[in-house]
Amino acid sequence: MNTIKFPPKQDWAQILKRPTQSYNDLEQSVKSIFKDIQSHGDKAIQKYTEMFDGVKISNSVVSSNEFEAASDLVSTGLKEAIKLAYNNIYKFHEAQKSNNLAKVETQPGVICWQAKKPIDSVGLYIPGGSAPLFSSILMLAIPAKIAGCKTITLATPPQKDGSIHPAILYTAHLCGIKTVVKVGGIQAIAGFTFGTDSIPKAYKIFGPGNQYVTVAKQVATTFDVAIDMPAGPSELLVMADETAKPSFVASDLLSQAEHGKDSQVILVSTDNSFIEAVKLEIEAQIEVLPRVEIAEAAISNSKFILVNSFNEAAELINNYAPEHFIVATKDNNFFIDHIHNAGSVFIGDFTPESAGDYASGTNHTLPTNAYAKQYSGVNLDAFMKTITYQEINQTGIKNIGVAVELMAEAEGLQAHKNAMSKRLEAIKESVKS
Ligand SMILES: NC(=O)c1ccc[n+]([C@@H]2O[C@H](COP(=O)([O-])OP(=O)(O)OC[C@H]3O[C@@H](n4cnc5c(N)ncnc54)[C@H](O)[C@@H]3O)[C@@H](O)[C@H]2O)c1
Ligand SMILES: N[C@H](CO)Cc1c[nH]c[nH+]1
Ligand SMILES: [Zn+2]
Repeated sequence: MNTIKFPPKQDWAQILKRPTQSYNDLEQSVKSIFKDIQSHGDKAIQKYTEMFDGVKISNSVVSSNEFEAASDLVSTGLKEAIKLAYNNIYKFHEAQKSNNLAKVETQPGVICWQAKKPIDSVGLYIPGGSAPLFSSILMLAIPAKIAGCKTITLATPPQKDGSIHPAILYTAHLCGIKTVVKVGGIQAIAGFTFGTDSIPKAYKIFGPGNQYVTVAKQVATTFDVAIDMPAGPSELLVMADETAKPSFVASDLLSQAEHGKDSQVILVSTDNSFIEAVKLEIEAQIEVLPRVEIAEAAISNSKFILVNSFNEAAELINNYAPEHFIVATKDNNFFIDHIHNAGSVFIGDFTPESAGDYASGTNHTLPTNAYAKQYSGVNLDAFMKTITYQEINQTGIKNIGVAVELMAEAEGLQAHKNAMSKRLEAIKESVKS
């Protein structure tokens, strides 16, 4: 756990490199699995489920009996916790309904407006390789339902005995999801991409996952499918100074380190003794974690960076573009103003990142691997398309007709011009008669 002093810019890419395999590393193997599933559907999916999840499954669709049995296996306390989270996530996403869709009369007689329509068929991927992330169902199914998506299919990897973790089935049922398939990884994303006998084709695929899932989603976009964003191995950057509490910061860093060996956590600070205090706390706290081995591997990918000023910190953080950004300093507003590349921001000593992972209301499906530079996390709009409308009357044609004719002619597109000229002539004729 060495501390790096604010490095020169030319070293940032190397120092801040994510420990995951890249698109190029996995592209060929992912594409060959896609090809097989495109040709052989469920049969090929079964083969890859056996290969990667070590279980043979002949019918991957979860039955109503399985849904019912799962509910009895979830404790009342956990059900109540999931309902609390459900309500907060519902409240936050419902508030995202946009009412800024007024009709605009751009010129007299020319009316333009927009309306949002749900995406008909969506595929939701719920990770289940190393932990059953039932919280991700709330993050995806709630906005999909609010948006009004008709076909919502959930895919998640089976456990070794071929079952799905009861909390996943309970949460799916709570969210009103009827179709759950026991398929994970690349094979699930390929199933959504092409559609099979048991998996409806999705127009857009959502959800986090490991590096295989993330690259598979990127490959899916080379077919006719959209994705939310690349949401791969979890990452967290904490900016803290001497006013923060080392034990809190260490617990936050470990909370994301325990996700996977390819997770990455970073501490940036203006205070070297604070960094040392956090390191001691990490050593003490990591020992007793059940996932100590995973967390240790992730911590070994992680960085402690000493900067001279908040300005240096802001420049470095915007360059790294973390999935999650916690700020605990004497001037958090400086960072709220200056950080423009981050998936989700957590402010102050009492806003742990786990709050957003589960229950505060914000969405935890967020861009990783510096994609926060160009992508947003999942929100209500991600499940909708915006259609534009226009209606023009004869006054409107008179107002914009000649401009359209001139522009069409200048582009050399005579048929475009004709479509307008015919209307203008008809208006002239009707005035004459
Ligand atoms: N960015 C986000 O918003 C976000 C949110 C939640 C979780 N996450 C991340 O999601 C990830 C979940 O990963 P996970 O592994 O636990 O579950 P997962 O469901 O994403 O992946 C498990 C699947 O990977 C496939 N797989 C495993 N090894 C393979 C191999 N060698 N070749 C091909 N396929 C293989 C298997 O089919 C398996 O079912 C973690 O990295 C976590 O950090 C990210
Ligand atoms: N931190 C993850 C997003 O990177 C989300 C999650 C789910 N469960 C726990 N955490
Ligand atoms: Zn998490």
